[in-house]
Parts: sequence; structure tokens; C-alpha cells
Amino acid sequence: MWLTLLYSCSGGAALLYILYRWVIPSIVQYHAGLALMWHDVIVERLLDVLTRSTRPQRLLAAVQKNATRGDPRSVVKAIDEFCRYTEWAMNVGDEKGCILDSVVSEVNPATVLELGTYCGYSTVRIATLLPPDAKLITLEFNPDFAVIARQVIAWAGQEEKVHLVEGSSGDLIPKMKEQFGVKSFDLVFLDHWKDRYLPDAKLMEECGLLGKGSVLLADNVICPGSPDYLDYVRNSPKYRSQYFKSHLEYTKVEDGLEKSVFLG
Ligand SMILES: C[S@@+](CC[C@H](N)C(=O)[O-])C[C@H]1O[C@@H](n2cnc3c(N)ncnc32)[C@H](O)[C@@H]1O
Ligand SMILES: [Mg+2]
Repeated sequence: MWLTLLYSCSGGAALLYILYRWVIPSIVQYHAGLALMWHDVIVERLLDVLTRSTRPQRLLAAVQKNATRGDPRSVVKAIDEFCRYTEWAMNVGDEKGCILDSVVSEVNPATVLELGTYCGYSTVRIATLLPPDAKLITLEFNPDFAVIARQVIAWAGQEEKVHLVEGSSGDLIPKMKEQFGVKSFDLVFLDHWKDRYLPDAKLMEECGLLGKGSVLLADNVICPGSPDYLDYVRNSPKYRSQYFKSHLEYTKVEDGLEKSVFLG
């Protein structure tokens, strides 16, 4: 009897594991709402409780285990593998990351602002492509994420190029000129909470942080989406705007990046 019970329990556990690991992820990856609900709410909370750690801490552990210190490409690869095969996370990801890389290379910026650091994945991608004298300021208002991001950036050997500032974009953007010595930004990567894209773009304009030719690159303009921002940059005579179609990080849900050149 005990043997039968053991068999049925282990059979049930195996079935649950197969559902969790393969069946549900392969179904939800085509649906925006379900994908975000599954990965960003259910799985994250479950693993936080079961492992008594946070997703950023688990991501950092994967970097320390699998990436070579001082090799930024290996850091990016370790995070992408962790997010594709172990646990989804809200980095720009490998697919949209290639578009980000090509825009950074094309603009070849001397000054970059990133809104939303999270664990430092996109920060490392951007920093790797910058010339040695370029300046990358990245803003993150969650101190727990900032602690992890600093370690990821240092593991990638990019800490000299990156200035991670803790605080909210709305408070920090007006201080960029006086406190951080910035004249204007050649490139801004918007990847913080989506309802802040439009107010922060307007704030950067008001503060004189955008010059003729400055590029705004906005992630997740379709999923989760930032319709008011898209409407603004696509219809304002101040911008020439272009959409790069792609997928929400580590899924097959449509998402994309909007590149908007400030015309002055
Ligand atoms: C999608 S994640 C950034 C992902 C990161 N850019 C990457 O691709 O690796 C968004 C981050 O923005 C931060 N954030 C949201 N609103 C913010 C704000 N107004 N100011 C500063 N940080 C913000 C969140 O705490 C979160 O860590
Ligand atoms: Mg994003």
C-alpha cells in the first residue's frame, strides 16, 4: 500500500513539474496577459516563497555561476539562458537586445540615459558598445534591484562606464544638468514603468536634455504598451519616429521598440 501511495505521489509531483516547466509556459508564451500573469506574478511569487530569495538574487547567482568575470558577453548570455530556460525576467532580452545594440552602434553616443535599470542587463549591453570616454547614467528607484544591478555591472567589468543613480526619474531628470554635469543626452533608453514614458519625455524636453538628433529608444511600446507615448512621438512635429517589430522578452507575444529622433 505504501509503495502504491509513493508511486502515485511521485507520479503527481512529476506531472505538476511537467505542467510548470513545459506545458503552461509553451501555452502562455503566445498571450500577453497570460504570459505576464504566469511569469511575473504566479511563478515569481511561488519561487520567492519556495527558495526564500528574490528573482534578482537568483539571476545574480546564475551570473556568478555561469559567466566569466570581466566578460560582458558572457554575462548577457548567462542572463538570457537563465531567463529562457529557468525563470523569465523583465530584461529587454536577447531578441530586442539585438535591436538595442544596433541603435547604440548607429548613434555612437557620448552621453546615454537609461530609465529603469532592474538587474543591469540592458545597462551591460549598452555599456559594452560605448567608447571608453562615454557616459552612461542609469536610473533605478528600487534599492533592492539597484544592489543586484551594481554587482551584475561589476561582474561584467563595466562599472567604470556606468553611473547608477538610485531614485525616481521624475525627481532625477530635472537634476541632470546641475548635479550630474550633463548638457544633453545623445541617446535615452526608456524602459521603466510605461505610464512614465510620456511625462518623462516631456520633462526631458523642458529641462533641455534633448538636442537636435537626440534619440529616444522606448522598449515595450506594445506589451505591456505605452499608447499615449506612442501617439505623442508619432504625431509630434518634434520627432521622426520608427517602430521595430519584435517580441516581448523571452516569449512569442508581439512587442517592439520605438526609435524617435528629436528634431529640435
Ligand atoms: C523593465 S525593468 C528595466 C529592465 C532593464 N532596462 C533591462 O532591460 O535589463 C523596469 C525597471 O524600472 C524601474 N522603474 C520604474 N519606474 C521608475 C521610475 N520612475 N524611476 C526609476 N526607476 C523606475 C523598476 O523598478 C524596474 O526595475
Ligand atoms: Mg523592457
